[in-house]
Amino acid sequence: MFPLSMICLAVAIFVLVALLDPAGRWRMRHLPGPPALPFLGHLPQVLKMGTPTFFAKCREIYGPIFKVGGKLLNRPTFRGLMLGDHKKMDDMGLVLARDGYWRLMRTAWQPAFSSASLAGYLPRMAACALQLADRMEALAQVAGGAVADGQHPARTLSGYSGHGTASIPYTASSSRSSSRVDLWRELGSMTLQVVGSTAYGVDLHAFEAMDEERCEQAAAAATAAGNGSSFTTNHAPSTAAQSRAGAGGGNGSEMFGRVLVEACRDIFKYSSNIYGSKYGPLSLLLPELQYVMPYIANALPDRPLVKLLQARKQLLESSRTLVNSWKGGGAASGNNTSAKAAPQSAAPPDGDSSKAPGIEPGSFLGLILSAREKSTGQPLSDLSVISQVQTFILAGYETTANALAFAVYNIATHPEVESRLLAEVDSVLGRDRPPSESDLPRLPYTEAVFNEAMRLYPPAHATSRMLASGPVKLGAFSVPPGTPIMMAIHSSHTDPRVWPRPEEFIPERFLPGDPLHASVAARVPGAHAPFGYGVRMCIGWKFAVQEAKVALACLYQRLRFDLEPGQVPLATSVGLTLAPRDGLWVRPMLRWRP
Ligand code: HEM
Repeated sequence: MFPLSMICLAVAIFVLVALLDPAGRWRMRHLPGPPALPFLGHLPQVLKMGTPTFFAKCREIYGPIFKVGGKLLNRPTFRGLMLGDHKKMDDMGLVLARDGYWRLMRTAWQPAFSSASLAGYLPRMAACALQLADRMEALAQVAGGAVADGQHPARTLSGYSGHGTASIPYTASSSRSSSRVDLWRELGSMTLQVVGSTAYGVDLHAFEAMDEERCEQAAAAATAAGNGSSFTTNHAPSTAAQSRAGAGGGNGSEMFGRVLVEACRDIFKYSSNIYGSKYGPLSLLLPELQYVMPYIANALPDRPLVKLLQARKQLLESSRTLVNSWKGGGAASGNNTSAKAAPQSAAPPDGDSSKAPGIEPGSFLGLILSAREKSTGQPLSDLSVISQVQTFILAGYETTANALAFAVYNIATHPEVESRLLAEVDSVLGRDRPPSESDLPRLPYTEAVFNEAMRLYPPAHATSRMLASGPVKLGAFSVPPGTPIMMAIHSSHTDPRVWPRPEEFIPERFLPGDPLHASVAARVPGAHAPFGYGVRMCIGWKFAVQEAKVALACLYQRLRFDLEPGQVPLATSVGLTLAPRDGLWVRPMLRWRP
């Protein structure tokens, strides 16, 4: 028997070696990089300035290739806290799938993003964008907006959305301030509506869900202030929605939408560095405990983790409902209007067989359910199908909403950009015609604005790979196999060695023919990579660009947005995505007298 002191000494040496990671340091000794503290690595810098800024600083000092402490790299934080089905689903969804299974999934997803499919989605995307434009127009009218003679009667958005809750105004105060709106959240509702209708053929009622929640919050605030007694104040929205959905209260499809909308929002919120669980940074600090940390966290969850787990459960159940509804051919979860998918056999609309086949809008599930394991010919497991449903919802929601919010922010702070954008939208679409397929190539400046916004504010600010084999030459450096590699998208988007005037918002740099375009595009292919790079590049990138162009065109055709004071520069937060920290508060202004 070893004496206890020997065992303690052995454990201490093991922990020390694990924490100091001398082998890893030795293998990477030839790479430049900031000195790392023995136990903390670079965590203090990252917590202080945020990962994108920290990487940009490293790039300034050490050049485009640098090493950072292993604790920052490829160490799952919130995902790493999941157990059971949630963990399995994370690993099975297309974003994190690996090897042969990833290839199978990527192939299964592909037809949903073919040109033919995208063309089919266009009217639905336009319908969602017009819904948002209508809402913003109503708000502009509430405040008088650009309508100088004030001839429009005030309307509340909750009344407008048909919920019969018109007694609660859209925001607490009246007159001019009643037109303030967090456009980021509105855009988030729009992108969820788009996912619901294009992928699943379901109206998620995302706008109504948001209005209803605001009403509840306003009522709760009023109750707390002592001037309202009919509302409770102590339940979180998701719990409230959940209990009413379970009790069968309200319209079934609206409740389904609301639960799903809140779940998605909470997943992003409670995975952020600001609102997230303290177990997140702790897992970064102690990656050596990655196998036990999820058990500790789940046994002793803090409030943000409880909220995150609740939201994940809701999303899982909503995804399962969608799958069951599709399998049953019913419309249990909403007004599922889509035809059954005929994914593999759908003929291209113009009969050109060289084009990838398209799928019917709303039939993403049919596509996934028709996928077969190559070796066995078996369909995917239920959990695998549900993972793809969840992945499409999450991947299609916040990234695009953030990118659009950043675009609106930059347009509002650059009048010359706004003028050129409005001129393009007016000349192509006029005042009220939504964009059609043939209009999209005629909106190059609109696309350039979106691209430039994603250059300065890439919603996915970094992506990573694991070097399976090697060594691989990266610039002047040889990198050994097994090394996790991170592509610091934000940092490379602002590298002055690549981008002239990197900090300035100049959409023209994305217009072929412009001198700024030539200086980058010809010299550094792939310099602009908001959707990543290579075989694992974002599968939804064309979907997102189309959706964004349609949204910007539909909004700016009728409106402009004045930024509320105190938002320049815009505060951002980093979690699963780079997002506006406190939303994007604007006043919608009508462009035309109705
Ligand atoms: C502006 C919006 C979006 C941005 C900025 C964005 C960005 C990204 C990035 C950076 C990656 C990682 C790529 C890499 O590692 O090289 C990615 C992957 C992915 N994105 Fe997007 N994305 C957006 C919209 C969408 C949409 C609308 C969908 C629709 C479902 C989607 C689905 C996915 C999926 C499934 C993957 C994983 C692909 C794979 O690993 O094979 N994304 N996205």
